[in-house]
Amino acid sequence: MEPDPAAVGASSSPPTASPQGQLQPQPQDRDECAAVEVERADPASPDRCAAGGDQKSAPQPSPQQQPAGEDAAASCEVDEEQQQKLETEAVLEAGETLRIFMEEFGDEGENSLVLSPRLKEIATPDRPAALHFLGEKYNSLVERYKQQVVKCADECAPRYDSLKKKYTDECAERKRLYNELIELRGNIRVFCRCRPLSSDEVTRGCSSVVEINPSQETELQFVPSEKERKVFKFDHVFGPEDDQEAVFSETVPVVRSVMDGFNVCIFAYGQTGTGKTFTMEGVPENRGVNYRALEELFTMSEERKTSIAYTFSVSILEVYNEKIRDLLDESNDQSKRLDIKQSADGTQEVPGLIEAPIYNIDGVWEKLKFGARNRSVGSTNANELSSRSHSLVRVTVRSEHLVTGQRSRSHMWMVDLAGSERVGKTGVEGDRLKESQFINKSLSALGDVISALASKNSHIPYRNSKLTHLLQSSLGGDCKTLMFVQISPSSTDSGETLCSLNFASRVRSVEHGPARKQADPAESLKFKQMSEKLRHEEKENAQLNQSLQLMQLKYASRENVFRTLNEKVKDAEQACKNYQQRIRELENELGNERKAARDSSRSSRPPLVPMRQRQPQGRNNNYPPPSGPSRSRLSKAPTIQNKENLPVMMNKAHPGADNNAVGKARRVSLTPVIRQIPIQPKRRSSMAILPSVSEQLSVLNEKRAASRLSHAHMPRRSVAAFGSIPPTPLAGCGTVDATPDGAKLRRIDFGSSSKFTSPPPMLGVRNKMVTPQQKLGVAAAGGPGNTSKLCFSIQKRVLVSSPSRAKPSVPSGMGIFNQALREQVVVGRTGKALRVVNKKRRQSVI
Ligand SMILES: Nc1ncnc2c1ncn2[C@@H]1O[C@H](COP(=O)(O)OP(=O)(O)OP(=O)(O)O)[C@@H](O)[C@H]1O
Repeated sequence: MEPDPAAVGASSSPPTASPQGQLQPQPQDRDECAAVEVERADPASPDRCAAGGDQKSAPQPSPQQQPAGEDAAASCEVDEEQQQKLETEAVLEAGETLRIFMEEFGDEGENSLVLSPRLKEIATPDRPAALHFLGEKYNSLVERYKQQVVKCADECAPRYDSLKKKYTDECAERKRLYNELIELRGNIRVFCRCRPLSSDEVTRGCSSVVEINPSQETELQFVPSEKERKVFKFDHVFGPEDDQEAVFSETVPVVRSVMDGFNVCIFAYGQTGTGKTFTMEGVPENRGVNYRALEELFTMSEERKTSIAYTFSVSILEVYNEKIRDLLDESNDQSKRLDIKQSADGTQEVPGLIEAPIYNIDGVWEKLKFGARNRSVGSTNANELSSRSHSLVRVTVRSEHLVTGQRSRSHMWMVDLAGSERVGKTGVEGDRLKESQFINKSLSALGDVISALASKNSHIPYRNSKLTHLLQSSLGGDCKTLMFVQISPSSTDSGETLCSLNFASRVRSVEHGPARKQADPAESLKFKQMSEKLRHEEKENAQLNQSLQLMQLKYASRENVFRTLNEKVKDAEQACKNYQQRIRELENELGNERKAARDSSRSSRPPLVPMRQRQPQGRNNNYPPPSGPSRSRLSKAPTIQNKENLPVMMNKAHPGADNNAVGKARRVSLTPVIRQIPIQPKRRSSMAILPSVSEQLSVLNEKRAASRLSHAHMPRRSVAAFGSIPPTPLAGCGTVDATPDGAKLRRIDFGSSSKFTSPPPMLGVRNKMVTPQQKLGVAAAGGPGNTSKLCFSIQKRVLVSSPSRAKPSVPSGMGIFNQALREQVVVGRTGKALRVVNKKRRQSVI
């Protein structure tokens, strides 16, 4: 308990120290102490001490001042002296205690007011001084604490401000994220609003069954009885004390979406008389969501007018007894029938519905008032002005971006549903009853749609009522939907309240996908065409890409082939170089050998045998020795001079021919030296006994006759043997007998060249298969025993030239010594080989 500063201040003089070092109370203090002594009954009370101080004006009369007798006076004096003595001793003793107390107190801490245990020991006369001391101390401490608090507050203020700001920011961020989450989930947002108890309900003594904690703005507790308590969660809960402005402040974000091109739907649902019309329309002095939303749209339009141009129009309609009525129709034509049609972009339209343009907020209010006047309203037990229809206000917002030219068209539906009601409770009959039935039927259809949406059914029964059909895109489409569930707090309505809360919870669980920005239909068409064109171009591009890839593949494969061919050409060139090199080497070797042979022939003696009897080695071939000049030349035994002159002659006869080769060869033939014949690469030679001229002629004649009769084609590659080869078992199979003259044609292979191992088909045996055994038989038949028979083979390749040495072109018929035969055939050159062709038949001839 804080001591009274006034009382403490009354004894403000501090105690003084005696010359002995003891604290002595001041004279004033003494008086006070005397007063305290008077008030000994309550020594702890400073007030009393202070009050005692006031009594010094009426001090107790001392014994000396008493006008009594001397005896009595003497005894009194003694008593007084004794008393004084005792008091002095007590004071002295007390002063010492006080001094100790003060010292201890001071030691215990400057900043503490904890009473020392010594305080109790202080004698009563010293207590005022102790209290005075404590008072002083208290004052100084208070002053010090005050300063510390101010200093602390100064230090903490910025920190507090920043923390406060952080907290506010976090709250805003949390809310934004929550809203984003809701948008992503595509849930319908649900606000719950509870109206206050009406005066009638209060009179009837109804209690509230709803508890709302202001700190828990998303939670509502339904408490129909003491034992029952149910918690409902919504996106926001408004209590009876929340006004229209508070409600709209939470609605604004949804309303603003319509300005960004989103479709929006706000509707109020609940039992009759719970404040749906109050929330949506409001009263003139306290306007509701409809008016405030339009006001917000105009405000935003004004704010954005530099970048976006907005135009607004409004339509108001009602669904009354499952009929749509245009509330802006001034003619109030009841026969006018309005129906719901689905537009090209999938939204629900009411053709013929008036769409009134609005330019300012005054115009809006006029239209809303006009629509509300036309609305069907009736009186029921539950509500004097009960809405007997569902009222729908549709605001169309068109926007055009002034920079990009982007256009959009979006709708905002604001729906005040008719209230659900229990017919018995509302006491309706006649037309009101019929209205109630229609209202309940359409609300039940709404419940079915919500249930189907919540359980993600494939079929949603939108068309079961006009109301659900109109709200199709709002409930399950791509728009932002906000529902106000209106409830009554009254205990008499607890049943209906519970139903409404359950329904709202179900609605809240509906997910209908994220909202989508709406483009202007004209813009949509344009974009559609553009997308079509784009898709077509993409298709073409894909085809072009495909063909390009094919071409690239082809190119790559061709490049590969080209590279391989290049490599092959290089290899071939390399091989050619190697061959040339080898040929050069061989030529050198040959030159050396010839030189050696020439040298040796010079030194050796001439042969004993005449030259004409010796076959020169160079003539070792299949052809008969020529009968021309060369033969006569060889038959002569040339002189040394002639031999020496021969190269010169040859040079004259064949300019460009290898002089050394000709001259040297002839010299070699004259020498007894066995020289090594250099290996001619790819040289072929046919080793066969040549027939005599007469035999050749007879064979050719036979052949000619056979070819005339059989018209048999000669195979291009043929090897045949001429001669009278005796019939073999092969003749039996028709290979030989097939020829008219029974020419016995057999191939006798002397194995001169491995390239000739494959025998060609025989003459006159066209298209006849010959087995290897048969071939062998033929060979056996014409074997060594028949070598006396003249046979020869004329091959396609009869002469093989060295690749390195340029051969003179072989004249036609060269190598065929028979004049008649030579005239009939053509010997051509194919690469390194000569080809013999019959001139008349243009076929290979044997
Ligand atoms: N939040 C509120 N604060 C004050 N009064 C309210 C509130 N809500 C409703 N009321 C009052 O309750 C009465 C009934 O309200 P209202 O007509 O809006 O109910 P309703 O749900 O539209 O009924 P119905 O479905 O029959 O049309 C009105 O007189 C209205 O002023």
